[in-house]
Amino acid sequence: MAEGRAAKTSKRTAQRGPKARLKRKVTSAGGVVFRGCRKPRVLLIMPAKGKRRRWSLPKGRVEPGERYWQTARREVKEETGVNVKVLDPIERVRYYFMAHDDEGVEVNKRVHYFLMRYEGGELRPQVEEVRQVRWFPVEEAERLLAFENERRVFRAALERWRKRCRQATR
Ligand SMILES: Nc1nc2c([nH]c(=O)n2[C@H]2C[C@H](O)[C@@H](COP(=O)(O)OP(=O)(O)OP(=O)(O)O)O2)c(=O)[nH]1
Repeated sequence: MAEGRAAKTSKRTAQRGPKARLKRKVTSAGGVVFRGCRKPRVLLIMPAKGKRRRWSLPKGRVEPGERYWQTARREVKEETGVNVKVLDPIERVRYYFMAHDDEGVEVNKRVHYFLMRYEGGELRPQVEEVRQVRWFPVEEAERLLAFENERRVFRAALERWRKRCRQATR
């Protein structure tokens, strides 16, 4: 499939000229997984790719027939090993980057994030793309997240989580 896409891309690039920009839309979904109310902790992953080590929220591509929340729950399971309950949608973030595997393709990425509660399971990534997975205290997590997009989603999710915790103890 990758070869087919590469071949198609170079043909289109040739037709449109070297300066033409090819674009691709990619949609993913992911989760902000919390556990604990008194000292909440959040689950972050370190992707395997890239030389620079960075912490990130778990997420991945939407598959045909999936609802966004289902993708988010599946990706969290695959990337971290844990089971979750999906609570609320948080935000859809958007960013653009140049794909390395497909020369000259600008990716228009959308990611739908959900607030999630940890329900059990060990920290054990089931996919090669994840180098490490860990629970972090919320203050530390905010410092570690590499992208402003993800920090914003994290802050919104934490606010919701705290509100839910307050309601649960009333
Ligand atoms: N994760 C993430 N990557 C970002 C953001 N902003 C931004 O420019 N990037 C860059 C970093 C990478 O060079 C590029 C692709 O990262 P990505 O996390 O979307 O890629 P991926 O293929 O692992 O995505 P996925 O399957 O997990 O959805 O986008 C952001 O807010 N979050």
